[in-house]
Amino acid sequence: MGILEVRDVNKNFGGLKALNKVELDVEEGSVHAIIGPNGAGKSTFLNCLVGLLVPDSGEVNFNGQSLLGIKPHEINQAGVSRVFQTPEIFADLSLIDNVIIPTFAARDGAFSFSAWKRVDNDKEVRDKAEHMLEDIGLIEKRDVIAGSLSRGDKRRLELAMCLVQKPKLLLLDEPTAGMSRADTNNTIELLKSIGGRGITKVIIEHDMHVVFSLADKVSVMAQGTVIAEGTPEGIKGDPRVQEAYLGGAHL
Ligand SMILES: Nc1ncnc2c1ncn2[C@@H]1O[C@H](COP(=O)(O)OP(=O)(O)OP(=O)(O)O)[C@@H](O)[C@H]1O
Repeated sequence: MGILEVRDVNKNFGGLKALNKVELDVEEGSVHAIIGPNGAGKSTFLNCLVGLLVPDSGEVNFNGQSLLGIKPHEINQAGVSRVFQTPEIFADLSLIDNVIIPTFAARDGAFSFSAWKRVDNDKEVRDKAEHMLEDIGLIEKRDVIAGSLSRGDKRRLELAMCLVQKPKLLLLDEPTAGMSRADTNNTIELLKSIGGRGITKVIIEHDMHVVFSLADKVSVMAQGTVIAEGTPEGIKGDPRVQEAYLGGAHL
């Protein structure tokens, strides 16, 4: 069943067609990668899914509900969570506090810093946040200040902050960008390990090692349009895809 259905989505920036009749179906529980050369429209597309941009026309349906015209935090509450290219964490706070904030927001619909006093006495929220840090392998650093973490651990922390909200759909924008090979492989294993939680994942990724390790299905974008779709093996030899990646360079 399609948890995310995108129909004929268009987005122009002035005279530039950043998205041109984009169609996409993401199956529930799958890992769906979106690849394509620089400037293909991948980030624009992701921004349209989370409400940071509004398409000029088209339909975006998630879990049977239209996402168009809905504010980013409402889309988040509907079960769509996004991990950014640059980890969005509270650099001056400890890891546990970083996870407490979204845990609290997921339960109560919002978090304001004046809520700290209540959080202090809120065992349920603290326990949930601690379990999340355990799950993600960061519990030993619970009191470390987040800004001092390695890039890989910051990414891990951001993932924890998303997962604690129990998303149905997780959008990952180049989850391994700028990582060492070792951190990339750790992230692949981490993303595989959260596959069993019934979370559908859409991944934008340039690193084909990541795509081939994780994806069930791949959509290839070029010049704002989905030009090919299939299994990782299927799209590998597709001449349209080779062409899109700079005139026939091999994937
Ligand atoms: N806010 C904006 N205003 C004007 N043009 C934009 C804006 N955002 C993106 N674009 C243009 O839209 C096109 C698609 O950009 P987008 O960032 O979505 O591509 P991308 O596939 O994510 O690229 P990359 O892989 O390099 O991140 C590009 O030509 C880009 O310059």
